[in-house]
Parts: sequence; C-alpha cells; structure tokens
Amino acid sequence: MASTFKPEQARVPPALQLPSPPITKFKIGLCQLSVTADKERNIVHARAAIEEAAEKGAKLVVLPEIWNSPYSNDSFPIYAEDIDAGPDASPSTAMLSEAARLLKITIVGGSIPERSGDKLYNTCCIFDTDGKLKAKHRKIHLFDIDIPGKITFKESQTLTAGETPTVVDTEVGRIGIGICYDIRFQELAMLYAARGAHLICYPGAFNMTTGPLHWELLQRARAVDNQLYVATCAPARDAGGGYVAWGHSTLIGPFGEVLATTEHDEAIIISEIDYSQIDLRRTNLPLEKQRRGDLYQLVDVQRSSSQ
Ligand SMILES: NC(=O)CC(=O)C(=O)O
Repeated sequence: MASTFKPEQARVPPALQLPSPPITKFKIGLCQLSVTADKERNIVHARAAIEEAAEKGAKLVVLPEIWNSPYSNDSFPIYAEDIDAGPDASPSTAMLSEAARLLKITIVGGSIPERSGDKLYNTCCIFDTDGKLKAKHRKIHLFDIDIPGKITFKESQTLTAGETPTVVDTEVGRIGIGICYDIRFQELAMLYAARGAHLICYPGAFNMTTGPLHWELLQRARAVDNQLYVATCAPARDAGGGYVAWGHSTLIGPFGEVLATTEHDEAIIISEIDYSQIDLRRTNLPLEKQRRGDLYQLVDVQRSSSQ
C-alpha cells in the first residue's frame, strides 16, 4: 500500500526555545481532595481547597482526576456536564472559572466527566487568571486494563478518547496536559517538551495495584527524560469506595527530583516551581543537542499535517 507519510515533513524540530512566561518562580498548590457521591458537596469542597491553596500563595492550583463524581463507569453518565453549554449546564467548571477570576490564579481543573452530544469524555479544563477557559483536554488514552484478581477497568465502556494533545500558555508558563493513563505514553510528554512546555500537569487516580510500583516512577521518568517539571494531583483514598485511589500527589523537578509529595489522605501540597532550573539542567545535560535525529525521530502528526 502506498504511504503518504513524509518523514522530512513530520520531523519534530529541536525543542523550541523556552518561552518566557510572566512569572518564572511561583508556588503551585496540589489539592488532593476526598470525593463523595454528593456532587454539590464535592464542588463546595473543591472551592474551599482552591481558596486555601491561594491563601497560602499558590498562583497555580491543580485538582485531581474526576473530582466531582465517583470514579466509575456507572457514575460518569450521571455526573457528566455539558461544559460548552455554559455555566448553568456545568456547575463544576462555573465554580472553577469564578474561583480563578476572584483569586487571580491559574487553575488546572483536574477532570470531570464531560457530555458532548451523545459522547462522554474525561476532561480537564484550564482557567486563566481572568476566569476564561483557556483550554480543554480530553483524556487521550483511555484506562482499559485487565490484571486478573487485581483490577479490571474499562473506561471505553462509557467514555470516548480525546483526539488532541493540549499545550496551553498561561501566566505561570507553558503547560502540557495529560490525564492519568496519558502519563504512560512517553511520546505525548516528548511532544509537549518539543512544543516548549515548562510543566506537564497530570491529574490522575492511580490504583492500589499499579500505584505503588508505577505512579512515582512514571512521573520521574517523564520529568527527567524531558527535563521539565511534572505535577500530579490525585483524589484522596476512600478505602471503602468502589475504586480505591493511590493518592500521592507529587511535584517533580527537571532533574527527576521529588520536590513535594504526600500519602493518601486529603492534603494541600504547596511547593515552589522555579523555571530557571530547567535551563540549568538542560545546560548540565544537553540532551537536546545530543539527540541522534539521524537515527530516530519523533513525529508530530498534527504539525506535519498542517504543513
Ligand atoms: N486510572 C488511570 O487512568 C490510570 C491508572 O490507574 C494506571 O495507569 O494504572
């Protein structure tokens, strides 16, 4: 079969010059929240946590994956909101927008089940300091796994996968977004690095089987391979819930170092990000210059098809 693939067009250029965001040193707040079956309570609770993080100096606040609903295929259709239909149809994102505007902070709003037409997505909304919705990331890689006797979960029973990687320019830098299972796919993180991201945020809800072995390992791998910051935010553990989350929200630096983390209870992590560390580590280890583009290359499908 004839191929239309043109490697010379698809080649990813060396990592972009890092853009200069308005602030390069700031506090991030990771709100590891308890989530219940009561959506209204979840919204009020998330708002209080965002306010507390902002009070403690956070300029960027990150929420967990699926923070307004239990994490289950039965719940997704019931709790889903039509984000594009405006604040009345989406009380969860209306709250995030208002909080971002009033507190003048950037919010990476974890994720909620989104209804769009007859489809459901696992969607993260990013709000700017003026409360505007800057971007929406729909989980690209659905969590379909089967580890017999341990955990079987198939998000694809109810959810549709997103089609677009998301990189967004904010007051606190260029941020790439992934949701939970997206962290397992290193190409996505490489793509974000090539597009000049300073930070990748992964709202995520790993579980008691994969969490202990993979959660921190994957975060550190994404950070050290791409020499950027990685922030994750998980729900707090409910040992009696249907899906038991691993917790352990974390901030990783561009040298692969754990800068801040927590266990599985509710917590608000406040930690400092300093983007000068990215330049420092890229000078110490000039991986980008040493990459053997003559032997292997990453393909940015979107960029190559728009050329
Ligand atoms: N819940 C997820 O999307 C991912 C996860 O738990 C895993 O990859 O393990």
